[in-house]
Amino acid sequence: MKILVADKISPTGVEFLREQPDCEVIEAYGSSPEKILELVSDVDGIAVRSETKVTAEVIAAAPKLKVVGRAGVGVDNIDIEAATDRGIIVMNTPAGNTIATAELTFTHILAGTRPIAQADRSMKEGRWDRKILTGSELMGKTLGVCGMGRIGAEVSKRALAFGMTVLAFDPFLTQSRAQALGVEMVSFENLCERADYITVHMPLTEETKHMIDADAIARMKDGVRLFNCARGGIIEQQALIEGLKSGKVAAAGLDVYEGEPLDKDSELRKIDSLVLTPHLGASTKEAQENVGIEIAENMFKALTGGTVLNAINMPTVDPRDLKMLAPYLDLGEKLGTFVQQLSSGTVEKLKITYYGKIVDLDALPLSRAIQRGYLQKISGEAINDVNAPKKIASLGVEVDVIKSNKDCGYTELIEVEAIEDNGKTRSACGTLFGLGQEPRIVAIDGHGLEINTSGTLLVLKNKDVPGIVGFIGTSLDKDGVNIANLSLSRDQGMGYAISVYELDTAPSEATQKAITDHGGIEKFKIIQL
Ligand SMILES: NC(=O)C1=CN([C@@H]2O[C@H](COP(=O)(O)OP(=O)(O)OC[C@H]3O[C@@H](n4cnc5c(N)ncnc54)[C@H](O)[C@@H]3O)[C@@H](O)[C@H]2O)C=CC1
Ligand SMILES: O=C(O)C(=O)COP(=O)(O)O
Repeated sequence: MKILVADKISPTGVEFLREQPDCEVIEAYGSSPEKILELVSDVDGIAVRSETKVTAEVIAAAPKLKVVGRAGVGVDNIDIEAATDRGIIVMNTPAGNTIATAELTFTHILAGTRPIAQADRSMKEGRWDRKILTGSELMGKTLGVCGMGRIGAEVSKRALAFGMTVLAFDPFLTQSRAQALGVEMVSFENLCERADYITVHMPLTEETKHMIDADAIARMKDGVRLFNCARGGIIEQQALIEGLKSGKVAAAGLDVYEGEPLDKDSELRKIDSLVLTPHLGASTKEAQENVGIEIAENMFKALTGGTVLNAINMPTVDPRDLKMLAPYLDLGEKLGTFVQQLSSGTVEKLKITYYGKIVDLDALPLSRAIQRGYLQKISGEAINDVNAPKKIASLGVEVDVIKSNKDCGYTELIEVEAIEDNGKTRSACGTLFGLGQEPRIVAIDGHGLEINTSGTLLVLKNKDVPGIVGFIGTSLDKDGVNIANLSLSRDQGMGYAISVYELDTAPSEATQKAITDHGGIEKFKIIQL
């Protein structure tokens, strides 16, 4: 296995990777985009911070790539769409640098309150500017926090300790969480109107880009103070420059920029009431140890088939849950493959229903396993849990997942239905049997049977008349095909039966034709599990 460490991550993390058997590590900090394209040609993993851009071009140049690990939070430097299409896991370390970034933000808030940076500059220039370097106090002021996630919450705790009132704008924040934090939930407009200080802690998205623009600033109090230690572009740079120049914004602090590194000649560098740091939020010894070690360990786990933690493009499963889920994942994958091979028409919808004990488990990984199984035989590309939902959607197949409280007659049951555009539905139900948790298919198209979930299956719908089983047995015998098991389900009212023969090998074309031609056999399918 080969891992490219493209940005500077903690030496302890790099060392961890080096110590693993058969793990080659290439450290290439500060490489040009062209060099990165060369270096990724045979790597299984790439570890980055915010500097290296893992673009669609980089992903295309890395045919063996399986994991991109971000030692930090923001993944805006990684083309997640392109990675997901290729089934490449993108993972980050969501919590390792929270405190470091919250503390830097608070340092900025303090530096925007007491002119520390300006005083230092003046002292170094030989002056003693006691009169012009007057600040203000945080006590009794109102802080508006946009984005009350991990960092926003830590910043709020510190603000409350300083005697500030905290307003929160975050559409995903619950009232109970706001109450627990001791903050007041408000609209963005209300926050702009009431806050003396505003700090942003959200990802850069279409919604958050330029959220604080000239209009928002105009709505704010005169002398407002603004801070961005999240992502460049949440506060519109030009609007901030104008606000600071006019005095509407009394002070500001930035750690992140619309283009990084910040242009040497940027106007931002010339404004005295603006304190700048070069994207240092996560740059503490502690945070770098946290995220560097965590990403190295998690990348290694993912690359060696272990639990995938903190993936952006697939669900993370708690290792304890994974142990419980493992037999269901196998069953789910088989049911998906089975139903896809059973259906003949164009499938419009895949309906997955969980019954019994499974209802209490995390269904996301299981539903992905079923979709992966469904695609196994129809998609030429490598399908895994990362790209299965996207691939299935691109085929125009809608996926419906239902957790049902109906009694299904089993302790647990998974039903997978493929609904075709001709109105027909093909389905299979599966469960686990016995102490060994053996997977079994227990119904096909609503007919109860019991079949194993591996090998070659001959599935027949035939007239319920004498001689069919004998005919199949003789035909297979002539072909040298051994029958390992047989399961039958009769529907006397309708006069037909469903039968499934578990075979040791697949029958020849000639035998298949003979079966098709038999007048008593309505339909037959060879299914490979
Ligand atoms: N300066 C630096 O070195 C660092 C910067 N960061 C950046 O800080 C930001 C926040 O990080 P965390 O708190 O760890 O993330 P988080 O995911 O815990 O919190 C983000 C919060 O933003 C909220 N949010 C999303 N869209 C929103 C919208 N349209 N309006 C209002 N709120 C919205 C979410 O509900 C969530 O609560 C990220 O952009 C991250 O990349 C993180 C670490 C270091
Ligand atoms: O974790 C984040 O989102 C950061 O912005 C930190 O970036 P860095 O790892 O210091 O380049």
